[in-house]
Amino acid sequence: MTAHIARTEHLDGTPNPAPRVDSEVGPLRTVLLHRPGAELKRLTPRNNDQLLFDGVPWVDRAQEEHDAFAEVLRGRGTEVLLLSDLLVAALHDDRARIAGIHSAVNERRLGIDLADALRSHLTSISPEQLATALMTGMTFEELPAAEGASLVRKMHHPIDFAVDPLPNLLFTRDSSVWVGDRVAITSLALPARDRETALTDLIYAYHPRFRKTGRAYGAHSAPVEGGDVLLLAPGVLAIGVGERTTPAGAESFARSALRDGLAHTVLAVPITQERATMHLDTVCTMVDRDAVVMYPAVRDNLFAYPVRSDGDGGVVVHDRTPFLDAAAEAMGIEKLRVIDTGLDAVTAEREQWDDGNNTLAVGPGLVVAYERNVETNARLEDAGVEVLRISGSELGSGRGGPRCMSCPIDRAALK
Ligand SMILES: NC(=[NH2+])NCCC[C@H](N)C(=O)O
Repeated sequence: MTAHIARTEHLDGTPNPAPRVDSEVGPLRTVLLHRPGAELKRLTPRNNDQLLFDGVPWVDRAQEEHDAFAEVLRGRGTEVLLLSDLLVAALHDDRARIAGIHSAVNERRLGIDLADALRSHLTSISPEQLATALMTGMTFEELPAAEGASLVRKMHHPIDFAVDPLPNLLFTRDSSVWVGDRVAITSLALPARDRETALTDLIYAYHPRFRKTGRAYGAHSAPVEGGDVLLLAPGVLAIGVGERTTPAGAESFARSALRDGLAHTVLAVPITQERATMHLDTVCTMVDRDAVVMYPAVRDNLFAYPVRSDGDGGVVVHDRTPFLDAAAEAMGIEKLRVIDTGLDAVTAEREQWDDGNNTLAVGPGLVVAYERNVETNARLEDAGVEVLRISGSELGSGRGGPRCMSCPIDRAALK
């Protein structure tokens, strides 16, 4: 099946002036990706755990894999926006430069003198150079030469980070979420990803294409990560609560979405607090209007607290209900079809760890998945889902799949 992406460009090809996302599987018109760059070359066995990677990727191959991923999407008519391009464009606005530099210069780490020297250096360089510094980070030996002695510079190892690299920018899913015609800038839970929020925020605030985009959910509220947010159907959100998104984050997001009329039901879904299931989309993603691919080990113990508006600016939290039942009811369908990963417990666990559940729908019944998850992909095809396979041998070392590596900006409405 070839998903025809009904583009809403103007005749001159300018982008859709009113992008929106109301589902997980509507034909994907525009998506935000980040092609991994030199920030991945900062990973070493000494820091990969702290930087949330399970290995040290071969960067050139990871870039080839990512280029292939982007081409698969373009081949189905999806417009691919690259984060680095948007960041450079946004940084032509002095307000964006100020915000980006403010987020990167840490006086507590550098001391006042070195911080001032770094700030003036970053202020003096081009948008392209500044974007590189903000994404790749800077070591102490890469800091600009400064007059006078600096105890801080002398006492740090030259390859210590003066500005941390952001290797997890690759996972654009987590730092912003489109709900309807608004974008939520999330609040990432772990220090290694904290600064991604600031970069994502300045892109949406200052890039000409997004200046008019409304905001959902107050930025910098309690932690919510996009990997935990699924748009099950127009007006129906599921938010995983586990290793990253907290109950307070889920409540804040739910209140915002209900208040703004972006949802009528939000399902708060408790998930095990561990790295293998760090986000809801590591165990469950939608592959069709009424179908999910799900890790069988969680299927029977996945519950949800339905949250709805009380009609008076507050919310009503309903009793805990099996997730599949609560989702079907909120979506107004008889039931959700569940496609399991893997044939047996070991295969299922292996393929879940390798992001077999983390599919990206390009359209209803058409998904991108890692080729390595052979059994899960076969079961998807047995269930009538077309699978576009991509390599993830190096990309996967960051513990993320096609859904993690993508942030839909515009999906056509489901007919
Ligand atoms: N939506 C997702 N499942 N994102 C995966 C993010 C992986 C990243 N290394 C982290 O630990 O945060």
